[in-house]
Amino acid sequence: MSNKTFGPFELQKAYNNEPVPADFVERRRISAAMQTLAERLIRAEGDIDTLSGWADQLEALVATVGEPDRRDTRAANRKLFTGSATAEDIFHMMDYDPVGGPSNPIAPQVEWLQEDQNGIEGALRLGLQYQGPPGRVHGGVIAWLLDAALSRALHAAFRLGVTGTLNIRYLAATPIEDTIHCRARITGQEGRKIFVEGGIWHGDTQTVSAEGIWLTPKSLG
Ligand SMILES: CCCCCCCC/C=C\CCCCCCCC(=O)SCCNC(=O)CCNC(=O)[C@H](O)C(C)(C)COP(=O)(O)OP(=O)(O)OC[C@H]1O[C@@H](n2cnc3c(N)ncnc32)[C@H](O)[C@@H]1OP(=O)(O)O
Repeated sequence: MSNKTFGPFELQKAYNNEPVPADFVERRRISAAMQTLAERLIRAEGDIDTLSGWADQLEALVATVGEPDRRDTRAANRKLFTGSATAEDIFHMMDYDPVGGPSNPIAPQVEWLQEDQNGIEGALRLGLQYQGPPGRVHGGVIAWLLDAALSRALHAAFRLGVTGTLNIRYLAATPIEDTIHCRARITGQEGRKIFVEGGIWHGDTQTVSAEGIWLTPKSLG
């Protein structure tokens, strides 16, 4: 691992260009296996012995894992803002993102197709575990996804902020188990208030629109 260090505006570039640390190769494998299990086991048909066998195996793994120590990411965050975050710190911040983070087992995986000052676009497919009404993505999952997508548009344009208000209009069904696209862009700024809009598309059909206000914290604004 190199001893280069990074500040907040180099975060995304470092994350995309630095080699994946060896432990993250394994963390991503764990997360991918957990995601595959979640998708395959939800609503899975099986006789009682089969279900009981799987439950035994999973409980045995939980017992083996125990309660390991976990890293406090606030230290890495502080280092980022003083320009002294290492590539390892950056992976510890980014790889666990609850939307798209490859080391987070509950994160829907997103292929980011665009990420720049003009906006972001991601492609993803949500499995049966994210279903609300039959065949459709749960509305709360959509809000979760859009909060992340609109935040990402902010970060891609080198701005920092937390969600203040997020308004969502559900226009049409968003299907599970098919490719959908999320897009977002900044539309304006007034002092610490940043205005962002975005949505979800299935093919050419926009299924959701969203707009919101992000606030740069007083300490950074
Ligand atoms: C350069 C690249 C760097 C990259 C960075 C790292 C990347 C990491 C990558 C991957 C990690 C993934 C991270 C994803 C994150 C997803 C997003 C979230 O989940 S954020 C969590 C949920 N949101 C909260 O927890 C906020 C809770 N609320 C607050 O903290 C405060 O209420 C806050 C900061 C929003 C506002 O507090 P005040 O004290 O700053 O606001 P006042 O001074 O009273 O007002 C300023 C102006 O803003 C308006 N305002 C205040 N609150 C508002 C609100 N909630 N909505 C809209 N406007 C509001 C006011 O009306 C006022 O406007 P007037 O100046 O008068 O025009």
